[in-house]
Amino acid sequence: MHSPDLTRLAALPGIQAVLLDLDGTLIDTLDEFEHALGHMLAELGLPGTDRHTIAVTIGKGSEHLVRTVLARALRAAARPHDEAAVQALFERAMQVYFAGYDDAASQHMAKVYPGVREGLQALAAKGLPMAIVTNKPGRLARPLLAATGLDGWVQFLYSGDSFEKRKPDPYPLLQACARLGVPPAQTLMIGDSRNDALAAQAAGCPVVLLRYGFNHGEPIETVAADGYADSIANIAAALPQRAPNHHANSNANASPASL
Ligand SMILES: O=C(O)COP(=O)(O)O
Ligand SMILES: [Mg+2]
Repeated sequence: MHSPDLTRLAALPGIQAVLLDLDGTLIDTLDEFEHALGHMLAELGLPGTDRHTIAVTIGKGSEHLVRTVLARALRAAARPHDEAAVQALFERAMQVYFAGYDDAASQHMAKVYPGVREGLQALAAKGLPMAIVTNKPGRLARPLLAATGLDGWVQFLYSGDSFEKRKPDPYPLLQACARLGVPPAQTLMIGDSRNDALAAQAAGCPVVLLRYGFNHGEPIETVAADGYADSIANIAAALPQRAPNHHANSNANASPASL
């Protein structure tokens, strides 16, 4: 049985491919972010931040996260916290942030959400090629996908630094659709945030949002979408088998090693 919230999804015209967000959709990375940002702030001699601030700031790329957290920490330390003050610390902050993130990665703090592995397996069994479109930088996303084994399910990864434009701009999604050889209208975006929905809608892709992700701290159903789901396994169950006469771009069949 389909969840009632996914009935619109079952009625969508022939989905031929799937694009997946990463943070908040496939993997719960909050512990990694907390570790990396804690390391960064300690190295810079600034007060720590809290999990809620991190959770509501995730999803717009590392630079946005680091700038936001820096500004708050400077304010908490009663220091100037305008753009110039943040900029003065930014380069060093990014360096120590990445070092902290590498350390978190080596401790395997990331957790694959329930229903993801089964869901990806079911989507693959339906003949749907998949790619990841995340705002996370590639140097953080690639090891995470390798460590969790999720890279084995997807054709390729577009990260926050693959192009000059990132979500909510539709550009990375349009590039992914072109590489998969599937029109946007037949490519389903699965994400956890307003950023994913805006990018999908601007690209002309249908979009389903997960209820468990970050969404900048807002309830997900405040964001317009074609469906809302509690797991990727539920989304997979609501999608029909891919039509057999599909002509996917053979370039899409890159091995996971090309991530
Ligand atoms: O902001 C980030 O680093 C990642 O965000 P995304 O995987 O949800 O696009
Ligand atoms: Mg996300």
